[in-house]
Amino acid sequence: MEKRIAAAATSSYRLLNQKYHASKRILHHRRLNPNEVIRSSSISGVAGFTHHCGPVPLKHFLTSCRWDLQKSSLIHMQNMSRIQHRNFGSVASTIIQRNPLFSTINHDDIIYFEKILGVKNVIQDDEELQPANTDWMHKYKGSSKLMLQPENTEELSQILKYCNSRSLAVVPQGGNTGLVGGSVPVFDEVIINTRRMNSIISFDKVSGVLVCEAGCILENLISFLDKQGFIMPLDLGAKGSCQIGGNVSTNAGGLRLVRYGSLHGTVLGLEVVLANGDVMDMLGTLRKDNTGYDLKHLFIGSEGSLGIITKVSILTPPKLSSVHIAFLACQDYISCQKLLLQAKRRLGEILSAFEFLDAQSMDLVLNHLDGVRNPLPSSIYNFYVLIETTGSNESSDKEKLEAFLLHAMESGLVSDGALAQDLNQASSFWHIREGVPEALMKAGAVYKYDLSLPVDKMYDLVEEMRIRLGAAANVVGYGHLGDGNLHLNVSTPQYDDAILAQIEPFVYEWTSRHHGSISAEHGLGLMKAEKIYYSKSSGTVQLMASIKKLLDPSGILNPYKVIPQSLLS
Ligand SMILES: O=C(O)CC[C@@H](O)C(=O)O
Ligand SMILES: [Zn+2]
Repeated sequence: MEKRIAAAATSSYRLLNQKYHASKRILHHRRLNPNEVIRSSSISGVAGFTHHCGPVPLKHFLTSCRWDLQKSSLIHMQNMSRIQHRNFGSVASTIIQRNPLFSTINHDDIIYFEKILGVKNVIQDDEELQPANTDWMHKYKGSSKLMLQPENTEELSQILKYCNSRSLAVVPQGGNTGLVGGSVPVFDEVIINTRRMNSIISFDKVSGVLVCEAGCILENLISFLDKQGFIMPLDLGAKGSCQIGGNVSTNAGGLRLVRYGSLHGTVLGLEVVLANGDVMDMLGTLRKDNTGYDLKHLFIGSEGSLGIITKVSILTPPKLSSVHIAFLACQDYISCQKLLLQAKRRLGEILSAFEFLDAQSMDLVLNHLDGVRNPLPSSIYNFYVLIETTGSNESSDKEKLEAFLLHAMESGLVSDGALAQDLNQASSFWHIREGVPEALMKAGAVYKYDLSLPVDKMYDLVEEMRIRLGAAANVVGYGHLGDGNLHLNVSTPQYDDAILAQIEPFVYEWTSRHHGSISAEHGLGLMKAEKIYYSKSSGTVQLMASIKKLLDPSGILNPYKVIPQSLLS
């Protein structure tokens, strides 16, 4: 049993040992693409995953991760001349047309690509293309007839140079775990998959700088660094499938941002291939470099619309030995806010995660994920908070955490709590929080909104949505409270135009009115390209479009995403 937190018992917490990170990697929930195969090692010299019996298709392995096409909405894009942008199973207001200036693949193109990549890396088989044409949620579906798998920068450069000269549109694809339709084709774009570019190039223990190729799977990097006594500065539920190139190009946030900041801070350098095939060497490893414009930032978070990232240099923090996880219950949202303030003040530099979920999220996890139990079952609480601390001094970290928990209990901010006593418990606490998206997928249709909002206003939106939608929907709120990032999810038995009309544009207008962002960490992709004005001024969007036109004049890179179409045609 985990340790229940009681004011009188705080001195007897048993501490987690330093194997925590390794165990968390093995045990806790990962968002895995069911079409992928678990590889024993994608990076030479890296032990990789813990599965023993060779490659296993995930659809057999992860029975808990089944996708139900019936329940999923499809943005089906088979009509090549004029498609209806099907939003959540219905014809929505946005109509996207295939850019008529783009060419279509012909026999000579295939011959050219086969010459560069070899026949087996030029994929035209429908069955193999199907998962690459479909996103993780089965919500967006393209109709690409071709996927290319370059092995290195030079090959990618030749591909892009050729595609640019032929006006062939392309979509870069890493682990395909995104939630906004950014990594799948909209029509027949050529898919450029980076999975073969998966080598670690160098790691410097003194500086902590890791240089690797874009196709390295995040979990493999975590595993590699673990052996060196370091960690990645980002951690996501999708770590088992997502690739570092995709993480950087979407500026992924995740669970450690509260401690280590965004990738704009930790990425030190990039190598990028531009639309015309030019290779931009910005792969610096320096913390400080003020020699003019820091152009790598243009590519962090631009979702492959300006260039394709091929190499990444990233600053990694040392792995610290003392890690603790507390799972706490709060009766109201104001207590969660006060607890965050106290955590920042009293835990200071050892605070490494501050996540929250509401009672509705907890119910979903308990009802839809196998083997999950509420660590705090004795009463019904409205909110749950997961706090992780990571530090280097076991006794002083413990003392700090105990003092914080004691104060939180005594001041009534926390109604109940449990402190993980071993790796299994730590993992099970994380599983509750990271399992919410998977539980939502299993519950039926889901409308997802990833919002940055002032922390004090954040939960008002969830409550307003509940009043707005009434019994028609289950509205849940969870996310990265420490970063001011709410994941507002609306769960319904099936997709329904009337529900969607109740949600949008209300959610976007509400967010804009409160000076928030309509995409905190998931990007704009296809889902929100046309909604950008809710979060950016028209002058800023115009400048973005000018930059796009400068770097990609033919608009071949990840078209229809990020920037409104009207500005690019
Ligand atoms: O599915 C979502 O809405 C959020 C997914 C992810 O960003 C998370 O924090 O779990
Ligand atoms: Zn998130």
